[in-house]
Amino acid sequence: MLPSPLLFSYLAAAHLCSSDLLYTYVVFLCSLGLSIVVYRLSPFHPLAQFPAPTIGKITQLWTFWKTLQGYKYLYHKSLHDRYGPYVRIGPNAISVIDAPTVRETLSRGGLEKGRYYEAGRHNSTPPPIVCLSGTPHTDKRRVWNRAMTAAAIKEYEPLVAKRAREFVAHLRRDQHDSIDFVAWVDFFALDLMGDLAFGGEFKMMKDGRDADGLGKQIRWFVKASNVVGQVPWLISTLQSIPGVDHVVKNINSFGQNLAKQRIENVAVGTKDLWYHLADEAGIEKTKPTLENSVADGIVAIVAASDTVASTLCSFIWFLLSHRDYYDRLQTELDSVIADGEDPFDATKHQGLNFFSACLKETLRLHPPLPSNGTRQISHSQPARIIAGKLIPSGTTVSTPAYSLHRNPEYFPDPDQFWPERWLQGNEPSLAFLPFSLGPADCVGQRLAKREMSMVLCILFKSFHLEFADEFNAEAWPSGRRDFFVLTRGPLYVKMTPRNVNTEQL
Ligand code: HEM
Repeated sequence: MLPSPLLFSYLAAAHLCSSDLLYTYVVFLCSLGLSIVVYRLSPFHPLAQFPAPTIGKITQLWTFWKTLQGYKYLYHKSLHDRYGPYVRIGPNAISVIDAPTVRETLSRGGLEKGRYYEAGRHNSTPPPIVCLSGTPHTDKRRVWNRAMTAAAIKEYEPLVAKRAREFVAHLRRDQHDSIDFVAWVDFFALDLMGDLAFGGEFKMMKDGRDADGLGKQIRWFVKASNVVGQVPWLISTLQSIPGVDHVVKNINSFGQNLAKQRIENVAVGTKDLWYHLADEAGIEKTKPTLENSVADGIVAIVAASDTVASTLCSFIWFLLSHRDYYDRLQTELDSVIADGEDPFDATKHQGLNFFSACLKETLRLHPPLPSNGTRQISHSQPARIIAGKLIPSGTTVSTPAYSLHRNPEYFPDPDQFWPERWLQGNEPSLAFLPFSLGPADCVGQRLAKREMSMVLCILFKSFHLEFADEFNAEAWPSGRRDFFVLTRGPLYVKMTPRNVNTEQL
């Protein structure tokens, strides 16, 4: 675009003075900008068929602003409420909450990850699984799939149980009338992923604090990647800003040190997550390099800690806000797992139907990734017809779980916490996608569900929970922000040990 005015200026230089030149240049840029705006607003634009707010047709900047504030999920929901299941949210971007189209977009044969994901990768490190698509993604996913089979997760259970017991023991020791559940759940989730991914001890529960500021660094990194991902053409420029560079390198060298400790301190053949990610069994034709395994180990911590912690906090908030459901859940739990029995017994957990309904309803209303990542038809690919709509090349497609899960077409009374909707035998599963779908869905969902069941069961067996006095529970959801993973403010809870002999659990 710019060579034209430069050329024009050069040719005109002989005849025009500098103020004329400047004027000519400004006029050129204004007419160029105006013609782009007119084209984007016109019925000739390939996305003109989709309803949109005027600002969305013209620029991506408004979404960028909402992303920066952490309100993207609410903004997109308001657009869907106004315009329906298909909305043009940027000049070359649409958002869809029509379940068949969402499924077709995400499923195998649908669209690939877009340029958005490049923001999560720095050129000083090998790309982790989240930043890959196509064959490199398939190769990496094979390794991850092995780490997440039922048999592999069975091997992780003793570590999960150990940390869940420690979590409860700390809460019991520190029990008082007001404990910040969010902080403790964060410590638990990070400690556990440190064990699983690097055989490491973050010791956050032991110290009662995040001494290295790891949680903060992770959140900063995810937030920055999410914001930068909105403007893919700026990714390499923004990544070269010294502060950004610093955080990525810090996290990476932290991972390198943990990997070294894992290799030195953990017995060969111990089947933790690292064992699979580093392919210690030697199954792959080409063994991943240490840097590659470190990158995936870091992703494991990032992907698994905040998502699980966010769900656990929302679960507690919903149950404490609905005492009738709380009592029903407690009754079910006490009848399925009698006092003194193993609270982690997977066979017994299968009989916890109401508990499972409450967990699904929590993930429906507060999906930890409310906007999900995006998919894209790259400029080099031809246009695609998806669910009968022509989607031109270059288009980015969002499938936001938060708006999809509150689409009244699939979920009657969508804003209501109503676990019974999952008990009626007609699960509205078509539109329930907290773990996404298809070849790049959440590879860790089986682990997440097992971990959450284990820790919640021991928690409810051990304590009677209420909101702390004077805690403004109603305001808690409004403190959540969409920085790719939902962040949350403190959740003050009063925990009273129950009469059961929980010391033995
Ligand atoms: C409640 C907990 C969790 C939720 C709701 C969740 C949700 C998701 C979603 C929606 C995606 C797709 C993101 C996208 O398309 O942009 C994803 C991807 C992923 N998740 Fe999870 N997740 C959870 C826990 C976990 C756990 C425990 C792990 C274990 C390490 C994990 C590892 C991953 C990885 C590695 C990916 C990338 C997969 C790929 O690109 O093939 N997640 N997760």
